[in-house]
Amino acid sequence: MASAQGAFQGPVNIAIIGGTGLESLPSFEPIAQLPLAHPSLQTPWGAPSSPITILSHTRPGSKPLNVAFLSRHGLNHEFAPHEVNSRANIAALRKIGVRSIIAFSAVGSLKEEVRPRDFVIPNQVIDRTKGIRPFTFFEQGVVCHVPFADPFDNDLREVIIKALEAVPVLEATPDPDKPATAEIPKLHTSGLVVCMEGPQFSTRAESHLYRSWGASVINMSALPEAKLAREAEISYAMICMSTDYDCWHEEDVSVAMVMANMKANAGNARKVAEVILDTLAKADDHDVDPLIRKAAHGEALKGSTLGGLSGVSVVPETRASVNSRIGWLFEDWKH
Ligand SMILES: CSC[C@H]1O[C@H](OP(=O)(O)O)[C@H](O)[C@@H]1O
Ligand SMILES: Nc1ncnc2[nH]cnc12
Repeated sequence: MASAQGAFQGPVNIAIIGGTGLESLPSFEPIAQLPLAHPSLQTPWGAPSSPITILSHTRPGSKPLNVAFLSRHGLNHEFAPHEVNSRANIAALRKIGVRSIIAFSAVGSLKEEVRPRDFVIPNQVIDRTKGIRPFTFFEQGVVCHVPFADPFDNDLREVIIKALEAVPVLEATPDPDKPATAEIPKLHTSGLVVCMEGPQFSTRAESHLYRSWGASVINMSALPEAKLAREAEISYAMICMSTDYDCWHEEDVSVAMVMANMKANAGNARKVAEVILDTLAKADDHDVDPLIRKAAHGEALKGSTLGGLSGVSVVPETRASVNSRIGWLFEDWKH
C-alpha cells in the first residue's frame, strides 16, 4: 500500500467514516493512502481528522469496489467529539469524489429493546449540540438554507437495510415481545438519535427527558457531520452500534463500559461493512436494484440533491472570495 501513497487516481464514490473503536477496517485491502499533507486533503478549513485510506473490496465475479475510509477521531482517537473538524472531513471526502457516506457511531441506548451491541439505522436526529462546533459551509457572504427534514438519506438507508436483511449477520425485524437471542445483535431499521454536545455523558434528568421525547439512542457525532454532508450534496446514512444503556437504566455510563461492548461491536461492524460493500459491488449485475447501482456509481441519491448552492444568495462584492473558498465544493455552482 505504501508504494501507492498519494498515487490513487480514483474514482471513489463511497466513503466509510469510522468512529469510536473503529479506527480502521483491517479486513479490506488498502490500495492507497492519502496522507494529511496530500493536496487533495487540503481544504479551506484545514486537513481532515486522519489520512484517507482507499480500500478495495472484491466480490467474486464483480469489478473491485473502491471505498474511502476516514477515522473521525483521528488514527489514535486524538480528537474529542467537539474537536472533530467535520468541515474539513466532509470537504476532503467531497474533493476526492465521494457522493455517499456510511458513518459508524457508538451510541448509548435510550430504549429497553435496543440492547447493548444491537445496531440501529436512524432516520431522525435531535440536535442537542451547543452551537460551538462549526456547523455550516455557508457564511461570510453566502446565505443558503438547505432542506434537512430527513437528515439521513432514505435511499442510502434502504440500500443498507436491504443488504443487512439479506444476510444473517444481524437478527432482522426486532420483535419486542420475542425473547432476545443473546448471541445475535438485532438490527433496528429506524430510530431517533439525540446528538449531544459532550464530552461528558448526560445527566439522569437529561436521559429521562430524551426518553420522553421517544428517542432511541444518543451519541456526540451525528451532527454537524450529517448537516455538512447535506450541504455538500453527499448522501449520508449512519450505522449506530449500541454500547450501553444510557444512565436512565441503572448504572452510570463509563468509558470502560462503552469500550468493552465496542470491542465486541467492532467485529460485527466489520461484518456489517463487508455485507454492505458486497452488495454495492453487485452494481454491474444485470438484475441489481437501481438504488444499489446509483449508490455504487456515485449517481445522485435523494440526500445528494438537496444541498449545494442552488438556493444561494451572494452579494456581488463577495462572489470572488466565495468562489475560491467554496465554489469547488458544488458541481452546479455558476461561477
Ligand atoms: C467513548 S464514548 C462517546 C463517544 O463515542 C461515540 O463516538 P463515535 O460516534 O465517533 O463512534 C459518541 O458519539 C461519542 O463521541
Ligand atoms: N451513553 C452515551 N451517551 C453519549 N454518547 C455515547 N456514545 C456511546 N454511549 C454514549
